[in-house]
Amino acid sequence: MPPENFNLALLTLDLEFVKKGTKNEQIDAALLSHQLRKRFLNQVMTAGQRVSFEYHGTNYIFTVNQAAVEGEEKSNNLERGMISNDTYFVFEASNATGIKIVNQREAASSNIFRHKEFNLQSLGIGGLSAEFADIFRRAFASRVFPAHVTNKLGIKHVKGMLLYGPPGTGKTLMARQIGQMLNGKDPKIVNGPEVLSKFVGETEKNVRDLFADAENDQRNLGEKSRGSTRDGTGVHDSIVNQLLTKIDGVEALNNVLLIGMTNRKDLLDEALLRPGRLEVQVEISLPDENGRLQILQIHTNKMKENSFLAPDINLQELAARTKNFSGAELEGVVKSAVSYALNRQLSLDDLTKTVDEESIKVTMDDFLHALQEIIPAFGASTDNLERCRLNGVVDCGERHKHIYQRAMLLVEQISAETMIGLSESSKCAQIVKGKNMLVIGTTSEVDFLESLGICGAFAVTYHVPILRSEDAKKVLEQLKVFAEDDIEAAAEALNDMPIKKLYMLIEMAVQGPHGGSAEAIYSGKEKINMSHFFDCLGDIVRPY
Ligand SMILES: Nc1ncnc2c1ncn2[C@@H]1O[C@H](COP(=O)(O)OP(=O)(O)OP(=O)(O)O)[C@@H](O)[C@H]1O
Repeated sequence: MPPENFNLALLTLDLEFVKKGTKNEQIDAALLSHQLRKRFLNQVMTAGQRVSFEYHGTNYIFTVNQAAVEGEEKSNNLERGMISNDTYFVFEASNATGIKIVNQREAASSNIFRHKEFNLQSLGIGGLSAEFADIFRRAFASRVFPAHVTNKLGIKHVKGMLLYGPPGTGKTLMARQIGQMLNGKDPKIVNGPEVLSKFVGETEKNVRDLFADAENDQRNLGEKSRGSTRDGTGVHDSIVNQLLTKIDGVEALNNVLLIGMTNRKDLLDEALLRPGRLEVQVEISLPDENGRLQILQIHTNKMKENSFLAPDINLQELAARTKNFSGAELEGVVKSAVSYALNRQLSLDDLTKTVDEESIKVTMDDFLHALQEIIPAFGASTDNLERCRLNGVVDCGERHKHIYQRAMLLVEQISAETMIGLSESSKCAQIVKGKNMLVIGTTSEVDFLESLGICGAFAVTYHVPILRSEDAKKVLEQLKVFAEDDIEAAAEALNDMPIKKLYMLIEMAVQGPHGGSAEAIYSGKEKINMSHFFDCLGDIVRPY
């Protein structure tokens, strides 16, 4: 049995012809490394050892100059180790031998990736290039370099990574595609509940089994588990322990990358997130407009190629109109739009009628209908917000303006983008970390909140005053529903009136004594009848 850590990180070989001085030859280091690794995989090499081999019909001899084992740059005195898939070959040949080594640098990067370059769009991932760059830098950059370089730097590869964020934002997609890009076995993707079992010890065994394949083949990109691992019952503690043992314990795995995914990072056991475990944590949040455009392009690409998209489709506009949509929801929008287009071709009276494939066209209208159908699960409820500001922001005089300006200053310092889609508890977790967040509370019962001690939780408290006559006058001037001569009298009567009640009163007054005059008044053809206005005012109970 070879001892642990016996794999060679670096093997420096002196090359010469068996028959010296016979010819000149140029040797590609990358190709020769590949050949030698294949031929001598798992064989032990010792410094000073001479081995002959044939390459492209010529016989060569190599002499082992240096044999450095992984983890120990200047290893034991023996300078001996086993050739593994990660062993990096350096070839040397003196001029006198007639051998010229080329491409040594090419061989310097490891072959962990299947392709030479990445194009996220062609991998079907939209809007996550910044996140991908982050993931690449943290988890893969070190792996691209051969083991002897990382040894010299004295670093260990990242073993675990956590992708977290709202549902449907492409976490699984990203993990799957990373797996596809790497040389190694396909990633194993497991959902949390799949490993849980009602039988004692069975769950831990499932976790161990998960890792068994990876242990057998250390070159795997590893596993991914999902879901929360802490439910407060303590039952899951043993699962966490099992996971921890597998990630960093005695049975630590070398070339396995564990990718965890969750919507609830706040529920994860802190121990899992420590350096050496799921140490790289990347937030995958809802896509911005540009990301949404990319995702829409990805999911409509095929129909575009096959001319099923009507020329009026404007993906840019759709991206602008789909604020707060996740990648999965955008895919849902595309599916729904297609269903409208397909349905047009069908008749419920005769479903056997032949379909004219050529005339299937997905139009912008189909997409607009789809937008009514698919509602994003996260983000601010814009409908509710709009309902609050049906009349826009009306100038209510200096005192209100002052508060408005102060509040806007606070709003400008905060960006809501990073919070969209997070659960309440995640938002709270972010506050702890010092991120900015603005909570605006409104109440008409400030004394009550004070007595509960809630007011102290807010940094600033603004008293929004009720309208005085001069404020009401400003509002009425803007609303243009009173005759100019009546404004003064109406404003006088509206002293000390909260603006919500003022609007309700005006709503009643514009109906007129017999109802139905609202349209004429709002269009400016008529004005509010003052005696009716005073009647309505009499019906309203004032708070003060
Ligand atoms: N950024 C994206 N680019 C392209 N397609 C996306 C993107 N995000 C999501 N999708 C689409 O939505 C599907 C579901 O996404 P995925 O399963 O990766 O989400 P998830 O973040 O893992 O969600 P959950 O946390 O709910 O499991 C993907 O298979 C893909 O079709």
